[in-house]
Amino acid sequence: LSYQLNTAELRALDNVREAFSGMDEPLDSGRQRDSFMKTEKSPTDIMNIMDITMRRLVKMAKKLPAFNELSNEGKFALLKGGMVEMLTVRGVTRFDSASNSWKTPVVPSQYTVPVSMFDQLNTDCKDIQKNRFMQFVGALNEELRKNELAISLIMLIVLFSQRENVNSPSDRMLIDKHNRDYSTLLFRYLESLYGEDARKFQEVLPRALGLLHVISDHSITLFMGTVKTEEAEPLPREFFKTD
Ligand SMILES: C[C@H](CCC[C@H](C)C(=O)O)[C@H]1CC[C@H]2[C@@H]3CC=C4C=C(O)CC[C@]4(C)[C@H]3CC[C@]12C
Repeated sequence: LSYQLNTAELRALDNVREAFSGMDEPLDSGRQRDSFMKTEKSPTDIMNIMDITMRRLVKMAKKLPAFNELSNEGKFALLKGGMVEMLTVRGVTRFDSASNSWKTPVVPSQYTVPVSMFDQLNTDCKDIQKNRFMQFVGALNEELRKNELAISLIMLIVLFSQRENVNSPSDRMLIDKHNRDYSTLLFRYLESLYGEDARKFQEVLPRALGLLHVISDHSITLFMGTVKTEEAEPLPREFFKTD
């Protein structure tokens, strides 16, 4: 039984690579860059750093023909509902366990974000959320975590999930279709790499996605009361209440 990918699958994977190609662009300037360069990063700095990833995820989505089939209401609802989950998946790929920090090619390598930044956040939930994030890191196999294309497909499976405020039947149908298509493409891709062994990912993924929902649902108040709103970018404040 050949696990070789066919031309349609190979083209679909190229489209995914293309959509994500801007994620690692070096950062040129602005408030976000200043926040990254600080040795001591405040919650406000973390917000401005998240702004970078959020804006790039929005750009990524808009490069996807599948995303552009949706109504504007549907597009908004998917980004609103999936943003923190996609950020968290991004966080797994950028997480460096040796230094317990997030590293990124977006800025010179000496600039990192320490996971200990959680300790400055809302005392009601900072510890549990930090633990949940570390649990999520452990929930994804090492080889999955290090595979950029697999992670991109996981982010698309997350993006195309049923969310609140998706009201049009055609949007709901399209979301289910693309969720199925990206899930199938991920497992065909993994089969082309691991053959029979790809089966082990079948049960890993649903569990990890379940954890992702819990993380996202409990993230809303994480930055509450810790951010100088006038110094923070507006986009992240749509996902994390600050006051
Ligand atoms: C991936 C990102 C660092 C690299 C940023 C850089 C622009 C890039 O995307 O390459 C880190 C910085 C802050 C982290 C969140 C902080 C709080 C969080 C709170 C949670 O509950 C889950 C995880 C998140 C969203 C973290 C995900 C990873 C982030 C975005």
